[in-house]
Amino acid sequence: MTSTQPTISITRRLEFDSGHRIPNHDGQCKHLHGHRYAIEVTLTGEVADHPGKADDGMVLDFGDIKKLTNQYIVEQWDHAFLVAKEDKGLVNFLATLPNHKTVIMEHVPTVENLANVAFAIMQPVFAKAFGGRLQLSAIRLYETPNCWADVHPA
Ligand SMILES: Nc1nc2c(c(=O)[nH]1)N=C([C@H](O)[C@H](O)COP(=O)(O)OP(=O)(O)OP(=O)(O)O)CN2
Ligand SMILES: [Zn+2]
Repeated sequence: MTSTQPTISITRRLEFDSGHRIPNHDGQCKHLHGHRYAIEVTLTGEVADHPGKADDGMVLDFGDIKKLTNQYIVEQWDHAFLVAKEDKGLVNFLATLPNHKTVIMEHVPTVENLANVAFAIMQPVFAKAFGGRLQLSAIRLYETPNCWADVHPA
C-alpha cells in the first residue's frame, strides 16, 4: 500500500573544533589553523503517527540525530587535526606528538571534502537505523560562518 503521508525534512546542527591546513593554498589557508565547524544533518521521512508514543509527530527525535552524529563525526573530529595523507611532512610531524589526536584524510581537508566524508560516513548509518525509513538528504558543513558546503545523495 502506498503512503499518503507527505515527507518532511528535519535538521540537527552540531558544532566541533578542528585544526587543518590546505597545503597548496595560495593564501593564508596553507598555514596551520583551526575552525569551529558546524555540521547540519538533514533527514527526510514520514512523520510518525503513533499517538501516545514518545516519537508521535516526529520524523525522528533530534536527540537520535545528535547521538549518531556525535558518535561517528563529532567525537572523531573534535579537537583533532585533520590532515591530508599527501601532506607528508605534517603527517610525520603530528606523529611525533605524544597522544596527539590526528585524523588522516584521503584528500585535502577542504570543507567540500570534509562534508563529502561526513556524508559517506553518515548515509549508511541512517539508512540502516530506524527500520530504514529515513533518508539522509543533506549534510551542510560550515567551515566559518561565511563558508560552507552542501552534500546531497547522488
Ligand atoms: N572552496 C574552498 N575555499 C576555501 C576553503 C575550502 O575549504 N573550500 N578553505 C579556506 C580556508 O581554510 C578558510 O577556512 C577560509 O578562509 P576565508 O576565506 O578567509 O574565510 P573567512 O570566513 O574566515 O573569511 P573572512 O575574510 O574572515 O570573511 C579558504 N578557501
Ligand atoms: Zn581553514
